[in-house]
Amino acid sequence: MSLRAAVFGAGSWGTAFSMILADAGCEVSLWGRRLEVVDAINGSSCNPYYFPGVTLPGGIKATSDPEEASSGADAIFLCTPAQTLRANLAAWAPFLDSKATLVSLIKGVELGTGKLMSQVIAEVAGCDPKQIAVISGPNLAREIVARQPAAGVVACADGTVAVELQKMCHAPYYRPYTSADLIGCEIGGAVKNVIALATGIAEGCGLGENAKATLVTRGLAETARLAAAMGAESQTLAGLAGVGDLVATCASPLSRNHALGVKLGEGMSISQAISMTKQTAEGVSSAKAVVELARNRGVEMPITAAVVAIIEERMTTQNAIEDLMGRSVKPERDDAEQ
Ligand SMILES: NC(=O)c1ccc[n+]([C@@H]2O[C@H](COP(=O)([O-])OP(=O)(O)OC[C@H]3O[C@@H](n4cnc5c(N)ncnc54)[C@H](O)[C@@H]3O)[C@@H](O)[C@H]2O)c1
Ligand SMILES: O=P(O)(O)OC[C@H](O)CO
Repeated sequence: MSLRAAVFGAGSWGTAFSMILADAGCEVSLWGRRLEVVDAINGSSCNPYYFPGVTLPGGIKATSDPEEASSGADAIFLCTPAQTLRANLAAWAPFLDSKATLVSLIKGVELGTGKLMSQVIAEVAGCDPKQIAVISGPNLAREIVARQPAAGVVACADGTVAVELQKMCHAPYYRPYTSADLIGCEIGGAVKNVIALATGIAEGCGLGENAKATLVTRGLAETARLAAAMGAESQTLAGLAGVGDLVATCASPLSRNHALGVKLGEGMSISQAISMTKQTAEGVSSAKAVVELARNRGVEMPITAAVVAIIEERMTTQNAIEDLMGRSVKPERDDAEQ
């Protein structure tokens, strides 16, 4: 008997992940907020708002009713923008099966609280931490719906649950690995969006590969510092949900964060750049939350802080570059002797 998956959020990643689950043999119920999206998916097996021309596999049924979406689901995959998860989940909670695993597909940190998505889920749904999981990795949705090979990480404190989820999303073109490190996966996923903004800004300013590679590498160093301070395993940041996702997002023109950064680097204001970005660029709202998380733990994150200063228009991109380059010199490794 095939397993049942509910996906909440019919944007680009919710739609693409539904495709993975259906291709892996699951029966998928896809909740969408907008009726026109739901009707289009059910009527034409296509989500024309995100992937015109892409035919979705059979086995995906869309609905705007959260109760219908979650009914009988073995796992519920959450895929809304990060800042809306708390309110949405509070509204859905009464309908969710208490035995289902809740899986975050979201890459962001909650503003104001500094909570990771798994922590928001634990607070709002009040479920056992072993029923909460995270999936992350270098997964640009447009490449996934083209069924190009990709891999990801399924993180859950309960190894058996992680393996069950791994089976649910193991498709011919999607290779999931298991992990127990939710914090490492979530910090990797949230901070790479901010570093992708930074490399986009550098590109938009006309800087070359040396500058971008430096931002990626030092961006990884500051991500790893924060992750370690929060109790993550260092190996996770060297894996798919760390360096893997960072490289894909910083290099690809398909990344919304990268593309928005390019616009900022070209001189557009943040409001202009946001108004031209139709989809979610999580780095914009999560950057400030990441800086606060880091400050509370005494972790230095100069690139992330510079991105926040540019977003808040406290600093020009030129001033930010000068500031980063003018920092006092130090050993490359945090643990090195002075
Ligand atoms: N697109 C990708 O390649 C990709 C890959 C991996 C992870 N992610 C992550 O997935 C999450 C969702 O991103 P996406 O790419 O699907 O974004 P998207 O902009 O394509 O879609 C967002 C969806 O959320 C809905 N939405 C917006 N505001 C809402 C609200 N207040 N309540 C409920 N629904 C709301 C939109 O209607 C849309 O269906 C993000 O955290 C992103 O970082 C995206
Ligand atoms: O388009 P972005 O910048 O949200 O990135 C998409 C995915 O997170 C890449 O793994």
